[in-house]
Amino acid sequence: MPVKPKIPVTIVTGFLGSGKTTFINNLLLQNYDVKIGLIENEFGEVSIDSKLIANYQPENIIELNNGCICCSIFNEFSLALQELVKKNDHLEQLIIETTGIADPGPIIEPFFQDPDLERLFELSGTICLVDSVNFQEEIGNFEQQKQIMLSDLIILNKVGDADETKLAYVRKKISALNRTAQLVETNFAFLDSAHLYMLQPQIQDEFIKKLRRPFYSEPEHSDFHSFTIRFSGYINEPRFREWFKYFASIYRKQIFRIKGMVNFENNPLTGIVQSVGGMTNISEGSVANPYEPLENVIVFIGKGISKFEIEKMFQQYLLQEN
Ligand SMILES: Nc1nc2c(ncn2[C@@H]2O[C@H](COP(=O)(O)OP(=O)(O)OP(=O)(O)O)[C@@H](O)[C@H]2O)c(=O)[nH]1
Repeated sequence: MPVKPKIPVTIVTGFLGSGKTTFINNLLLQNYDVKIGLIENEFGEVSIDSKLIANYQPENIIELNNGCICCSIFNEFSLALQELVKKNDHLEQLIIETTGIADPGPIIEPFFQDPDLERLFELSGTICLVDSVNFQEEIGNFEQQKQIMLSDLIILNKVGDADETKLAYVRKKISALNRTAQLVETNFAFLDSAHLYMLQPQIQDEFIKKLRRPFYSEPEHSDFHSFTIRFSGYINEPRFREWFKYFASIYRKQIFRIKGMVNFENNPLTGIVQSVGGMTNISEGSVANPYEPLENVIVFIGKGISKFEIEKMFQQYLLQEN
């Protein structure tokens, strides 16, 4: 019997809100004829990202929520990969989207050390998205530094929103952290030739060298935490847009990332609510499922934030609405 070729794996990493899901969406659209499996790992308890992946077959997506695969849910990760291959016999490519605060080291390592994974997969490379607007405030984070250090391709994203001085600073810092990775600059993570980087498992030697560097250590997450708030009913869209902007700007130092799905009055499409470092964006998703309970779900990731306080803010706002 012919030996089955190993499935190439690409790890997509990058700090909170840098553009990972946007990039993967572009990639899936450009490679619609390739059978791609997708692992979505979210730090929060609910997966918003898998719902933001456009027109993709749910059987090819695995959600691993409520923890980071680089530490707490590692066994689940290895078994999930094996299960995905069992279920999808003809898988041609695997993409893993890490959480924004993942240390990619322990995610890369099993592909060289776990015999079950080594038999099935071959690592193509790690791609790191960097948010050029919020970089200066984020770079102190150990996780982001490691994401940059361990990557083979760095996508400097949101360049249209950053001025030249900022961009020069970001480029310099990136090259100080990683001299070997290729650097490309994008808006909305659009990379024409993205598939070229994914489909060639060419850089394994580089990986092994990087993994042997002395900085490599146990994963560590500064003191990030995440929580979800849920409430029912419809929201007035113009009023919410205004209030959400205000809310995200006053908490921008503590709340790095907000993402959620809400139901707007007189709009059959789900509202997708996002904020990265206080920069907000509200867009329309798919038509809400009439058979699912009508619920608004919003996930927060940050440092030193109180769920009680945020819930109170939302309650006050909702009371004003009615
Ligand atoms: N202005 C601007 N916004 C962008 C760009 N790229 C992505 N975004 C927005 O930034 C937000 C975060 O993008 P995502 O692709 O969800 O980022 P992510 O890295 O997957 O986020 P997490 O998984 O939560 O860490 C969304 O509102 C995107 O629409 C860009 O180039 N410019």
